[in-house]
Amino acid sequence: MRKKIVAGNWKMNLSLEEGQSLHKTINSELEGASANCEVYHFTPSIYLTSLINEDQKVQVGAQNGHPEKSGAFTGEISMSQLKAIGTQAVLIGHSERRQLFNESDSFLKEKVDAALSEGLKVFFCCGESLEQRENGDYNTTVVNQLKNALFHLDSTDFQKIVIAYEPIWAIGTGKTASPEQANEMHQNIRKSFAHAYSKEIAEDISILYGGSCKPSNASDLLTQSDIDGGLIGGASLKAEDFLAIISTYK
Ligand SMILES: O=C(CO)COP(=O)(O)O
Repeated sequence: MRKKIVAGNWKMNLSLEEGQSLHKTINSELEGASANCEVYHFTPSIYLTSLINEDQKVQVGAQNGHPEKSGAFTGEISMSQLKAIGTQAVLIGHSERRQLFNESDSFLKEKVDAALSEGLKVFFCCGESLEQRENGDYNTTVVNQLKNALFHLDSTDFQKIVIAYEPIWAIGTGKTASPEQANEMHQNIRKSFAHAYSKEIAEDISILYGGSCKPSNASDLLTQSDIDGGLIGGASLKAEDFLAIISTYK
């Protein structure tokens, strides 16, 4: 059965002290609570070593990783280096990486392969631009992103993959997809897995929604039939907001 997941993507925000304090607060609030969803913090890589602790509720992931194991890639961190320090998961294909750092589908595919070979859990992001939404190209755009980076994998690999649908026009804009628009896309994504693999894979994979999700709209979005959780940006930076979103699954 697919899992419910709430993940915070801190992006390039919070000082080390703020990050440690936020992580500690979320962990202590979840301590002893019955686990109805998995919780992740995707933090700046430089904070990973100070936050990773296998015994805690909140799992810690990186926002990026390079597919090569080692070499002359100044400024980069490899998936194997992430794994070596105990990182549990990695975000791949976030629209900010695609747009601001020109990451192509084929590069993302290499990252997915490298992350899986290290045993990291992959949170693979997909989503259409406003123009593609308005053109009516959104379903094809998103399915192509999945096809190009994921559909060469074996069915067993999907135990380590979570999909995050993040329409670009909803990220950091205060505009959210309506629960119906988001659920329609999640169903479309699930269909593409059923078509490429099997009904079982499609039913088992967790698909998160991201894009201006906050306490006031979380319960409408995250309780839709095909939405299994959220990838939260701005609202993950305040313990109160992030906990309120997590409490959707209490
Ligand atoms: O990009 C996001 C999470 O990865 C969403 O960001 P916001 O929640 O700030 O819109």
